[in-house]
Amino acid sequence: MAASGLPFDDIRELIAAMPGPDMEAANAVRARDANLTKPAGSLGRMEEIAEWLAAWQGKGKPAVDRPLVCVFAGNHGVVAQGVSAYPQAVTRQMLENFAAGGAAINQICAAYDLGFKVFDLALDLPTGDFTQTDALDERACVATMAFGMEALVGGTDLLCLGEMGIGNTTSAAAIYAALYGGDAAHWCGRGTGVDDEGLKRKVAAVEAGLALHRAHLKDPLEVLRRLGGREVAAICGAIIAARSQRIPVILDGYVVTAAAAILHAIEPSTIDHCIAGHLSSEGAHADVLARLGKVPLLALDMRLGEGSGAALAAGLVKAAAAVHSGMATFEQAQVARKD
Ligand SMILES: O=C(O)c1ccc[n+]([C@@H]2O[C@H](COP(=O)([O-])O)[C@@H](O)[C@H]2O)c1
Ligand SMILES: Cc1cc2nc[nH]c2cc1C
Repeated sequence: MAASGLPFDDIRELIAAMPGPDMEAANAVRARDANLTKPAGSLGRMEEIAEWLAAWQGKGKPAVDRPLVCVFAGNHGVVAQGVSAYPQAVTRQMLENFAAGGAAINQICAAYDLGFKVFDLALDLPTGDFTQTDALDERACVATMAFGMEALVGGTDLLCLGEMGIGNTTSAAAIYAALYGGDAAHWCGRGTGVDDEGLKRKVAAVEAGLALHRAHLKDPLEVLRRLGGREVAAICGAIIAARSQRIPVILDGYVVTAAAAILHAIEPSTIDHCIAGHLSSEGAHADVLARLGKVPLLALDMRLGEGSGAALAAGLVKAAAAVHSGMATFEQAQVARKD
């Protein structure tokens, strides 16, 4: 923490210092792509992905050799309002399942050869219930963002972000309602599968949170600490650190995108190195992605979380890098060019 300022000011300084895209690298990919043995443009968005990788890796030859899925887990005070279909204990139980290799994300990582790390963010210390108080104080919020930054220390060349936290779709809904306005009900989906009564409690919790914190919601970092969770704060940190270390990022679903939305609200270009892995069937994910200017790679009617949509998209991103770097040119393969 700089001696000069408040913790949140340090975050704003980091954001202001983020590097931009390497256009030379992106142009090198575009030039090589024009010589590969395929009709121009025939690989569609796969071509864009190769350019995007190059621009944010800062390499004319993009490569995905060490892809990593990071799942951040936190617990939420707002579950006291009866907003989830599952008990809070499931957050820890699923971490044990991740460690044992029994979750969906374990199998996706195995299928696509992705590294996998899980971070327990003080699970025994749920955030404050945002209908009654702040979810986090400023120090805890910044410390958790810093923890998310540190998560990348082992190194990776493609980061998939995921989360686990019973109750966190209510927190995400509150964040979106604070950032974008509109009815609380628009931002609330069924999460893990709440019934009609549970959905009503969820909408009421978001409305209560907005009413309580209304005077402080102009600053996106205040939205994060008052309504967010530890996993969302850590994901904000990981997105920032990835940018500084030239690591492209794949976002997962409704909850991970809430972290991206916070950063986008501070400065839209902050998430230029991020792509949307998939369109979640939760709540208003399509609306959020449209506001962020992101077109999801996949739309599989998934709403699992735990990084599953990002990890599935990583398979495509890996393929895009391999296709670009491994294909022969017209000259090499002695294939005739277009007349
Ligand atoms: O990422 C999504 O789009 C998503 C949509 C619905 C549920 N989830 C997962 O389900 C949990 C939160 O659901 P809930 O109902 O407890 O708020 C949390 O562990 C998330 O990973 C995730
Ligand atoms: C079983 C279960 C698995 C999950 N993975 C991500 N969120 C989850 C929520 C539940 C309830």
